[in-house]
Amino acid sequence: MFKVLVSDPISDLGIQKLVDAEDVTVDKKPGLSEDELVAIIGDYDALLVRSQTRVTARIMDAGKSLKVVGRAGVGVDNIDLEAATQRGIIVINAPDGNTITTCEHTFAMMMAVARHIPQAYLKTVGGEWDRKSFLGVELRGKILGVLGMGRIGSEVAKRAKAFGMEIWGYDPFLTEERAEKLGIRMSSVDDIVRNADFMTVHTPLTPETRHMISRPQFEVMKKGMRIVNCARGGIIDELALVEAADQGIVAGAAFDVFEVEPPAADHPFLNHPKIIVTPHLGASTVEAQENVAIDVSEQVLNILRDKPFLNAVNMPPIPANVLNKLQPYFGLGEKLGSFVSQLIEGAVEEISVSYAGELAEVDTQPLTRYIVRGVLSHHLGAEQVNVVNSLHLAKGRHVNIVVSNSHAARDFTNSITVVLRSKTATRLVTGTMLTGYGPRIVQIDRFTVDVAPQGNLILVSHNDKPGIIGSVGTLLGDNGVNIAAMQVGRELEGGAAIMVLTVDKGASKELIAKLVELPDLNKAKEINLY
Ligand SMILES: NC(=O)C1=CN([C@@H]2O[C@H](COP(=O)(O)OP(=O)(O)OC[C@H]3O[C@@H](n4cnc5c(N)ncnc54)[C@H](O)[C@@H]3O)[C@@H](O)[C@H]2O)C=CC1
Ligand SMILES: O=C(O)C(=O)COP(=O)(O)O
Repeated sequence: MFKVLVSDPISDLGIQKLVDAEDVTVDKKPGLSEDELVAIIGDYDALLVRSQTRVTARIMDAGKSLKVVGRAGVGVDNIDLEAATQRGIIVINAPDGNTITTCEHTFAMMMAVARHIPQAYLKTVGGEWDRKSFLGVELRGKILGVLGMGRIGSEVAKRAKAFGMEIWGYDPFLTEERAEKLGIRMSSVDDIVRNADFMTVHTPLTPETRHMISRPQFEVMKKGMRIVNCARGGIIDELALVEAADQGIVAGAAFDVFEVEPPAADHPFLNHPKIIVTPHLGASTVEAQENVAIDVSEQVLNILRDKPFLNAVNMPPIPANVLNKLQPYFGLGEKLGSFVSQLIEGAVEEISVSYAGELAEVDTQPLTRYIVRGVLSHHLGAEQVNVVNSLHLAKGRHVNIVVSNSHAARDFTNSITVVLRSKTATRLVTGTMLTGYGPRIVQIDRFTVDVAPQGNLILVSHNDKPGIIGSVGTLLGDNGVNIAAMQVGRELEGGAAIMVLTVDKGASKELIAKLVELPDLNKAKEINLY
């Protein structure tokens, strides 16, 4: 039974799928301190959070069974990603579910700051009928600078056009083509700051975006600028903004996010006549909360059940078309890695993977992660190694990983060859997906075979002599080990050969030792492929 802890307020409806899952129990405990989380996290396989819970290295160290941290939202700056990667904990987010909601909040804030709505509201409910203090401005005809043209920034740009605004966008990944399609002008931070009437930021908080709008930008800013931040506190330097507002450079600002949340009671934004605030409400709609909770729950379930998953933050994203192509090979890749790692003697120094045929046409890095996981988990334990940390762990152990592609697959439409090298040995295995038959091992070292990579296998190397198959079968049978399938591979008649036996239950060490004593039998090795 998997245990999931929900430590922030997350939509009940959204996590219903997790609650209903027969192999999962869900505990909801919002508002725990770091110490309280450290005390209980050891019981859990998954942790679901929003932006309040700070998922620290200490919490992850205590989370001995923790496989995944699911963020029901976009920003993962509250999660120590480096620590998660090192510990093989997958971090996923729900990047699409709150885009429109946050975009709409940005508009609510932009309109509110343009028309002084919160300030006017306060006076009106306080009994004053003050119409002259709140002269606003129109959005129509104004230049809106959008810093960060990702999901939310692009939606803001689309809607701003309907208000008759001229949009200038800046994003290091914005192409002329996309800008043209969106009907916006490609710009720079400097141009936006000098020319825009409104400015809104939609970037993540990174070392590069931290204080990207600070004193030097306020010094050259167009007088009367109105600024919205519904992205992350710290993108705009808070103190510099207050100065600029006091100097009349900034006419108004609307902030949903703060450098420290919640802000201290004496934070200069609170009670500033030109600055309006909301308590990080950008994603807080019924719809968005349901969306992100559904998305994150589905992926957490996939991870717990060891199925392919989307939206991992601490490993490179896999485009859907690539995932569709690679997904059928993940199991085979891992089994090949595991198989060959059970053959090799000595510490593995190099894992060399060759992809052939249709596999050579896509980015196979995600598949390589599964293969390396298969290789390493035999020694490090399946619990320790997963697709997030497998490459990282290999590097830490100075295992060199070499990947090559060849467009022509010898006899198959696709194949994966994994070669392991140690100081004293080199071992090879090749596998393929046979249409209609599934995964197959088709080569072991220099021998051609046809073996389903599953269950208990016994690999025997022997001299190709009459009677040897019978004597192996008799010995196993006498010891109660039933043979489900057998494959023999040989180079030349009477030469070196191998035998791969699929047996219904594992053979004991003693039995394997007895096998080796049979005449003309050189080596026998049990291989477990579960
Ligand atoms: N207030 C709230 O409740 C919410 C806040 N957010 C925040 O909004 C922000 C944007 O979210 P999305 O649009 O979903 O993310 P996204 O990843 O789709 O877009 C971010 C964009 O910022 C761009 N960018 C990165 N560095 C930049 C730089 N130095 N200058 C200009 N652009 C840069 C990226 O290229 C990317 O296109 C994130 O910080 C997210 O955490 C998201 C949802 C709710
Ligand atoms: O998704 C994001 O990045 C957000 O900032 C939303 O945060 P929240 O889930 O509302 O705490």
